[in-house]
Amino acid sequence: MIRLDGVTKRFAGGAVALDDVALDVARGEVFGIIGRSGAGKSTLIRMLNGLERPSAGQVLVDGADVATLDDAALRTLRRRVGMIFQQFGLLGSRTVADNVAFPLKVAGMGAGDRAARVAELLARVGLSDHGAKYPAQLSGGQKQRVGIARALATGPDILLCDEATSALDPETTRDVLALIADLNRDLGLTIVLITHEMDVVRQVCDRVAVLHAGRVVEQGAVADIFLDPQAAETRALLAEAGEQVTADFAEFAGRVVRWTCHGDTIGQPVLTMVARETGADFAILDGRIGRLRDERYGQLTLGLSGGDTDAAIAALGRYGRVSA
Ligand SMILES: Nc1ncnc2c1ncn2[C@@H]1O[C@H](COP(=O)(O)OP(=O)(O)OP(=O)(O)O)[C@@H](O)[C@H]1O
Repeated sequence: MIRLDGVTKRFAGGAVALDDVALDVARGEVFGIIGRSGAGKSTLIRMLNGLERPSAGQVLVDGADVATLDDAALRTLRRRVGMIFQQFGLLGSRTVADNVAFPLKVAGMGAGDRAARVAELLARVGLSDHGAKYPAQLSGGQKQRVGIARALATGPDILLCDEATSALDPETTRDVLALIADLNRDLGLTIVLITHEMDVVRQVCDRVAVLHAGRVVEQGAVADIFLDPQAAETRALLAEAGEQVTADFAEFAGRVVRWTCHGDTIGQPVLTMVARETGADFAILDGRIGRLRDERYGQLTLGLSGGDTDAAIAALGRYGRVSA
């Protein structure tokens, strides 16, 4: 649905914000772009609705090159592409209802239809009783819900989220991400979100691209990136987020393997079953159990000694993935 092909952005001062970026976002997925400050995330997301033009390469939305759209086509594209922001971008002097109604007014919808649509949108984001309030009377999470209602007003099929939860506390972040996941599921919205937080990616994304100094250093399914990261930058971001990725257990006097499992396997006494079957002893050297979007996963670094270690490794492979 969205394709970036060889996209480079060089600003007037010479800064190269994006360098030969290629990515594909499929219809209906939640696609994350993660990177540190200055990696080029904002520049990239602004290209998707034509706010920024590439110096080289193409940005295609449903096959149309965004840079070649005329003004009318660009307006149509922007109705299809909603956007929410870190600082919410609400008008402080307007009520919540007026903020949500704003894009409808711009699109020429009459007052009666507007009021009905605003009521529907506020209900969708759980703010039915807040239409007459002003943004200053709302919490951060509520403000972002208003931002989401406004972004959905024109019925977009793509939602861009620009560090949408970075100003929120962890609990409110979880609530807003849950709402974003609901919109993805219920409305089939394609969502592209940029973030500097791995935890946001873990909670809501299907796939992710890691951006470093303007280049995509790694991209793929969130489970693969979390459980088997390849690029140094990905490993560093995961380590900073408290997600164990590598450990050196060279001193362990036995075989060391990493075992990754998903879903119902967690909760089964796999290690004791395998130990009984093969006589192998297990030392748990490192590990984590967590959740990737809707699925639980576990990853343990195990030290094996005694018994039939080859048989033990084969048996572990029946319950999950074993890597060196
Ligand atoms: N309008 C501009 N003119 C010149 N340089 C720019 C402009 N916008 C961004 N840059 C530069 O491009 C690079 C990428 O910036 P960008 O804002 O896309 O990164 P980011 O990953 O979104 O970072 P942050 O999270 O801090 O916003 C930076 O070096 C930045 O200074």
